[in-house]
Amino acid sequence: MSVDLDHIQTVYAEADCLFPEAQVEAAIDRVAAEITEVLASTNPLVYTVMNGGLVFAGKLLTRLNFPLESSYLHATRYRNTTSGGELDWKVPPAQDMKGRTVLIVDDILDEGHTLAAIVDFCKAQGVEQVLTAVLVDKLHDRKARENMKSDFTGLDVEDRYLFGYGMDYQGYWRNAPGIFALKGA
Ligand SMILES: O=P(O)(O)OC[C@H]1O[C@H](OP(=O)(O)OP(=O)(O)O)[C@H](O)[C@@H]1O
Ligand code: HPA
Repeated sequence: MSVDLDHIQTVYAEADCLFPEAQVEAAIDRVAAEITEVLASTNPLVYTVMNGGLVFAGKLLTRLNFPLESSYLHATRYRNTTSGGELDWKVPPAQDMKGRTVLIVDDILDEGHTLAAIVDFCKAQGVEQVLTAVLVDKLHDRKARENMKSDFTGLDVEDRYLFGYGMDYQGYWRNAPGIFALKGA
């Protein structure tokens, strides 16, 4: 599929910046401190959810100054569109997690189907405990499970379509240096 790069540029130019880089980095500092407090002595296995979790995980991991193992899984539900469908496990977790403390790191808790399925998968593998960390939690009442929250949350964000810091618009702007909301969405 060909991409209209003029449209991609216009989307960025017209978007609202909800959280500039400095605010996002401060939130990551705080989340790293909270995770350190809870997990520093647990020898955790930290799973990044590709693709969206890449930027948050990269920034988070260098702030976690204790022994941990890092791996990744790839699950997608949006496939470069702005509304979610069935979860597609492109790369399931490869490392044995039985008996381990597992931390799942992703960019966004939106409706929560992605994180719920990953958490269920980890529990079925017999983990000791599974915790979740997201950069943003989108505030609305469409969560997959009632009162669903991640264990560690960077920023609460209004109910608009977001991009930046790992989150994409049609596969673009994961690299945007802040949390942006689409104009009119
Ligand atoms: O809470 P949910 O409504 O399930 O949505 C959150 C998920 O959606 C995005 O992934 P996406 O399927 O877009 O794949 P990507 O990571 O490759 O962008 C995001 O990275 C989360 O994993
Ligand atoms: O608002 C969003 N932006 C980008 N990716 C997403 N995946 C779920 N919600 C979003």
